[in-house]
Amino acid sequence: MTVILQVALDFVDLHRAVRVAKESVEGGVDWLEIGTPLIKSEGMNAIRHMRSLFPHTTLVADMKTMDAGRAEMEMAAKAGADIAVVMADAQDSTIRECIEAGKNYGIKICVDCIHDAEIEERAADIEKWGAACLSVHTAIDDQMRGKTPFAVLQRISGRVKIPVAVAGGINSENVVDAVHAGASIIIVGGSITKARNAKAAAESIKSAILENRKIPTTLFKRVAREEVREALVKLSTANISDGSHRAQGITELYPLYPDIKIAGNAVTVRTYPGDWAKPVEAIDLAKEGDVIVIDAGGAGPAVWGELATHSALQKKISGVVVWGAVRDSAEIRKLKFPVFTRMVMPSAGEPKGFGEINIPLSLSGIRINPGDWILGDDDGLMVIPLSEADVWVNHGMDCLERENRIREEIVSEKSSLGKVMDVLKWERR
Ligand SMILES: O=C([C@H](O)CO)[C@H](O)[C@H](O)COP(=O)(O)O
Repeated sequence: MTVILQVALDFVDLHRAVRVAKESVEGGVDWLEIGTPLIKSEGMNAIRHMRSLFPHTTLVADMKTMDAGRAEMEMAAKAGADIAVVMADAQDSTIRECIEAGKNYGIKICVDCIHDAEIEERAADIEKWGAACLSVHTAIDDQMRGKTPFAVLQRISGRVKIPVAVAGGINSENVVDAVHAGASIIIVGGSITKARNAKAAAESIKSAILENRKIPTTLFKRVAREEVREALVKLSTANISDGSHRAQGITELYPLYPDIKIAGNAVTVRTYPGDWAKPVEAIDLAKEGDVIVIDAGGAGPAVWGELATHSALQKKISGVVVWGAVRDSAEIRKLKFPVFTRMVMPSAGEPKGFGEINIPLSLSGIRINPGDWILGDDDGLMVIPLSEADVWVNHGMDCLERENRIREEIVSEKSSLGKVMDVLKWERR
């Protein structure tokens, strides 16, 4: 079976899409997809432009048509597409109109099952109407929740004779699974478009297909809940904030030393200024990898010091966050134990035992529930709700990957952020 590799150029700026298209073709990509974001941003001119640059390459227009099939297919065909995409969720009449228009204008029609609960029943009809391919697709928004296309792909591929495409988080590691599950058209977006070197990324995915082997990658993978920690340590607090619609972090707390990194689940403590009993008891309750978050009223005396730090290190606790004061800062720094605090001072208080452990806290207006993920670095502290951790982390990974590519474009083209991102064009009108 010949397997086609198609890169989805999911950019909003044509100049960036063109560069990745060139790199991808050099890397062995067979088909170029003018992605939906590019079509929305640049219209049919994106297809025209790509056609002029790549006269002999198959161009797929990811129109994601939901209605007015005839008109949209005509536009795509006349702009230079070879294949255009209609949604399986569209009305039967729309899909059939697309297919008929495709015949009239000489293009093929691919039907995208990004969301169609009845696709297994409808697949045979779609094939009978004359679709050229059926695409099993996990939406980017669903990928963030750890979903993949493989189970549906497996079920659909046995039901039709037309080629089955797959899209949704395909990378050099899982592409072999996609081929084994029956896909003969592999649609890859982020793993190529966000790669620092798109040519090398395309080559790697192509090799994985041709050599039928998994090529490990650390990026372009979406995590499930149990893999959150592994991914979180790769991220910065800025990635998490960007990925979660610019969520705010805890303010007014500072790292005790630079190049700090803290990541773990919160064990929360409420105590009173200087009362270090509950903080110390929390160390014994905490598990390996946890972060102790102490609300000591924002004032001194200190509730944490060197001996508490030694105890926390014995338990392999990831760090401590103190809305209050700490002391013995030089020793803590030497021990490289991550501490965020509001104040540093020499005086400690008494262990009186007021307060509670593992109750919800609110620090600088940010709520922290026991078990929530805490990520801290030189920029500050982010609190990631436990129930949404996979989504926040996956969005954060997406931001990290995008930034890697943008940095590469700025540096290699001796360009600027303004130019690469076309900031002027995207200023709010
Ligand atoms: O079609 C796509 C999506 O709906 C945005 O338009 C993507 O091209 C497709 O999901 C492939 O991208 P990755 O999931 O990043 O590989």
